[in-house]
Amino acid sequence: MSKIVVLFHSGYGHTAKVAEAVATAAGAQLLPINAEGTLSDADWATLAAADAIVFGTPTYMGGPSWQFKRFADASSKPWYAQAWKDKIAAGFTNSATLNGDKQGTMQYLHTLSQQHGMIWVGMGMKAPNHKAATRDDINNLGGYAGLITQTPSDASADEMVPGDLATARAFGERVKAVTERWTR
Ligand SMILES: Cc1cc2nc3c(=O)[nH]c(=O)nc-3n(C[C@H](O)[C@H](O)[C@H](O)COP(=O)(O)O)c2cc1C
Repeated sequence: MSKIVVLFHSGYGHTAKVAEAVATAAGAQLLPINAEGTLSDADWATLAAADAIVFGTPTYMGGPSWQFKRFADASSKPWYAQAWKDKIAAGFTNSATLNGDKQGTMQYLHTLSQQHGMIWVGMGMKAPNHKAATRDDINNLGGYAGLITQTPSDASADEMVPGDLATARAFGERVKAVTERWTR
């Protein structure tokens, strides 16, 4: 069976909800980056053993959180040996506004994966673009490079948009299917 890890940081719990939805659908292990932006040796070993790593972070000031970036900088150690080369990679980010410059974060996650020589998996699903579209449609925010979700700044983590969580599950299923094809 493929081993998929959802590696994420969440400052206030919203991105964690998305991570849980992706991981549940993908049959993945959840691996949170802590508030100091560090991982244990056992966590690094989990990443080393993974067939696929899904990167998740909130968008803060148009990019990943500093805790995620601290993890990314620390990943220069496996980068040095190209230890993650040919693992599957994918990414997701959550922010407060519909756009919120999430694309900057997504581009960063993609670049990180390419520095590691990983195989990037995008959404692989169309987005509704007609007048009847609602926020509860699958991929309503129209991410193609990766999963983007949104929660208003005054919404709790338990008030995530149901359509975004459904989109996260569909994305998790896709990562799982692609990883199984890649590893069989
Ligand atoms: C320091 C900081 C910077 C933020 N920058 C952005 C931003 O650039 N764009 C945006 O739409 N929301 C921004 N937000 C809102 C967060 O993305 C949003 O509250 C998100 O749900 C937080 O996810 P979390 O609960 O997983 O930490 C920012 C929030 C903080 C705390």
